[in-house]
Amino acid sequence: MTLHAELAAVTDRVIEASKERRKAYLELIRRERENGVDRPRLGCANLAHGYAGTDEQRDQMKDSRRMNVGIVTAYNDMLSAHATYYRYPEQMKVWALQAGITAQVAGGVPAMCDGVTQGYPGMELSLFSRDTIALSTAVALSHGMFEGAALLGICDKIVPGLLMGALRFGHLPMVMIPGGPMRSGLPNKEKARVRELYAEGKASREELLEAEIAAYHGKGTCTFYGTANSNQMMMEAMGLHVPGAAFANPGTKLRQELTREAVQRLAQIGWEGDDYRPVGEVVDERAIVNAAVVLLATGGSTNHLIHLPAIARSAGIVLDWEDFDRLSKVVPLITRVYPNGSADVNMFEDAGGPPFVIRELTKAGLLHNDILTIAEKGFAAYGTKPAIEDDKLVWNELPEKSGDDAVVRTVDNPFWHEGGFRILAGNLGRACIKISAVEEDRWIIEAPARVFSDQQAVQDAFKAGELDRDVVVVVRFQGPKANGMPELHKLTPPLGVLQNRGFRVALVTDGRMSGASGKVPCAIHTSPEAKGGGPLGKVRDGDIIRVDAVAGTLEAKVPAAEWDARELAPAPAEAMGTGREIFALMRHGANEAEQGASALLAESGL
Ligand SMILES: O=C(O)C(=O)C[C@H](O)[C@H](O)COP(=O)(O)O
Ligand code: SF4
Repeated sequence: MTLHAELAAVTDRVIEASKERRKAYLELIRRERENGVDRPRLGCANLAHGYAGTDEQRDQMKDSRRMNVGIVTAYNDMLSAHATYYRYPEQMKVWALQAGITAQVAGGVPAMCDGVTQGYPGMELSLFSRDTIALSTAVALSHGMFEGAALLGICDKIVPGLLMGALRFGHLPMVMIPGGPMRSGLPNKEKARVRELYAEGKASREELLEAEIAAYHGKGTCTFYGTANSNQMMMEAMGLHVPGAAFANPGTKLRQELTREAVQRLAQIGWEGDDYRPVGEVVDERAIVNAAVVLLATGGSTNHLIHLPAIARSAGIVLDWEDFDRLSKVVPLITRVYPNGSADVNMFEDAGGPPFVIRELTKAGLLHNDILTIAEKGFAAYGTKPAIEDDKLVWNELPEKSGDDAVVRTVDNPFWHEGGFRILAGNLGRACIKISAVEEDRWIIEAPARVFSDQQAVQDAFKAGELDRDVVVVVRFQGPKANGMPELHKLTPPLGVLQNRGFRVALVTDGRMSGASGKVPCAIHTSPEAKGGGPLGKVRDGDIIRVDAVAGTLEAKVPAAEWDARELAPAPAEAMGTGREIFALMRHGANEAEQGASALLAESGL
């Protein structure tokens, strides 16, 4: 299989940009492997402390040098997706003993649900909960008690946070263990319709709550293709899951056997054996490029334009928006899953799912098929589908055609010839826009600005009828340094209503949107952010703003002399309450969205 020339060129660009960092990173993990803290180097008292909590398996731990697996779990009941992890550690310890190794819960990490915090102050902690997870992961693994790790995490910031922390222990073999999506409920498009009715005052709160509960009705990830489910697609393409583990539903025999296999694979890829696969070598430049490719091919969440660069930097790899922009021009869109279509993630799985996407892109030379992965059979295994046959876990080849041409297609018959991500640049800064879910006649919006500094004011203006016109809604001071870069997804229904009324509408912000956002053109992650002097601070009500996803421009049509002379609007005072004040250190130290929006990375020089 010949690599697509642009994939090879972008990969070379990433390798070149990463050269010094990656070299230092690989030296670090070699040193950690050879001289780092591990059980043989721990003192007796240290070891006794480390064994005491799981005294029931102390004999096996004392005798076995094959591996003690540290389980880092993001279990909580607040995330429907993570509630499924409740009894995973208990079961994994049994499977570990059966595989001749041991396992302990090394630590728990916090896991926010963006669906619960959406539109509320808690959302201003969301992005930095990712970095908090990275810190918590490092605390768990810092004990030197482990020769491998199992990472239990699924949702938006949790997979990125786990990897950012875990990759700093890149000498350890690790497996990401997902829990799967909830079964299909109320279709996402119907949920969105009831929301718009409610936004217009045409549905009651009771009707809206009934629709929302019918959509989000049980354990597992939500069924839209948002940030959480985009995580799973990327983990497959990086080879960090057991092949095809992404979307088996919770509570099924298949889910159970995929998790058992993850424990068994850890036992086989440790440094004592002849198949040592440290996570810092599994995650290399090619694996990172693979993740970007599948994100683009599936219309994945724009949040990964921030998280994937952050994950990459944690492994000494530099990925930027130019890499995404270049890949987007050659990677076809081959899935239509909500918000990029009406199907949900269960229908995606049934139609072929991640294995189908990976096989198709590999055939087209658009994925590196020689990455290390954690799978015994290497990357080719990720193009096959797991199943239970005769009570055994097997992997089967996929049919040529997908199970549903309206949901997944072959590369030679894509929904669109490119990935639907664009960079925008101009006198308002550098921003991202995803157009895979936006009607083509809305890829260019030029209209007068209405400027806000918080999303509630937008809701109030909408309710007061002040936005019933062609309008570019500018919501500034939403960047990482300002208020933690919240998702502004609550604006999707009102902006969608304005669009349905026939107005030409766009959103421009230094904040983020959700992976579930879609049909309204949004220029997001605008950098440099308004807080600290970014040009969004100069925009005034009535300025004509042009968002042009075709030309790749983002401009305020104001004469240059006037624009240069304008004063910057003052930033709002930093908020108190809901714990936001204790995240000030993460806001103040955060770097730009394109570098990962992280004080951790900025301060550690990563
Ligand atoms: O993909 C992501 O980024 C998510 O995690 C979910 C979103 O942030 C939404 O908040 C949850 O979807 P809604 O029910 O439409 O609010
Ligand atoms: S997918 Fe998003 S909204 Fe759903 S449980 Fe996970 S974090 Fe919450």
